[in-house]
Amino acid sequence: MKQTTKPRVKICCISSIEEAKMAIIYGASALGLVSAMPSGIGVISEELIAEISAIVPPGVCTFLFTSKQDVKSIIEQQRRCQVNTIQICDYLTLGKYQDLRDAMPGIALVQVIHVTGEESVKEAVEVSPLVDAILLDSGNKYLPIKQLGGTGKVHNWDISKKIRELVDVPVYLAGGLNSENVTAAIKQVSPFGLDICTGVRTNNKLDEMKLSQFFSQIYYSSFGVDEVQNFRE
Ligand SMILES: O=C(O)c1ccccc1N[C@@H]1O[C@H](COP(=O)(O)O)[C@@H](O)[C@H]1O
Repeated sequence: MKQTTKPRVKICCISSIEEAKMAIIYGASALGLVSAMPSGIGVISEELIAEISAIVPPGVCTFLFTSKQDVKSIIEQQRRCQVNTIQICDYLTLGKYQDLRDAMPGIALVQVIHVTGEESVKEAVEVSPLVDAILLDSGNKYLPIKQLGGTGKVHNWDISKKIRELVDVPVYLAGGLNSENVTAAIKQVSPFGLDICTGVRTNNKLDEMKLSQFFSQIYYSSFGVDEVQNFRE
């Protein structure tokens, strides 16, 4: 996928209608709603996910983060939560992506790849034709208690860049982003989208100041030299 100079922004771990509205006002193009996970700070109930999803306007995507690995459970979960995008944080063990597509036409599928090393490149390239987007995060599904995201940790962006160049679907970059490192992330990886949870929170609550700084930083860093020049003329 070609590089993106003005990445979309997905604000994750949304835990109330107020947080959803705040993220949208600042310019989020997607919201991340985390359902039951083996670990993490962002988990909310499916009832609350459905309530939040219902107030999100057209044009903003609602991503359901799922740790489920069988298609039947994922389909049932989507029906309960009424989101328009499913983010699969682990790998499928029962059923195929095509089963999800057949049962949920129009619902986008995003597969998370936890970037642990060069082996992640093969994993991303193999799964990419089956999904609508790839999300690169810093979890570890091989730990005794799996970490499927929300780590606040950056991974190796050289590998993320390589993945973005090799796959033909949009790539979201997640894992430890904040207003201080997002310019470097855009420059180095040029992903389609940026995905953030910990970096815009204080005591697990969405922090308006951090949110505002994050968007401002992206705005300034995504202006190309030519555009700044044109703007001045
Ligand atoms: O935050 C969680 O609880 C969580 C648990 C399991 C899977 C994903 C989770 N969060 C998502 O992880 C990414 C990166 O988060 P961070 O910016 O590094 O804190 C983000 O999409 C979170 O929503």
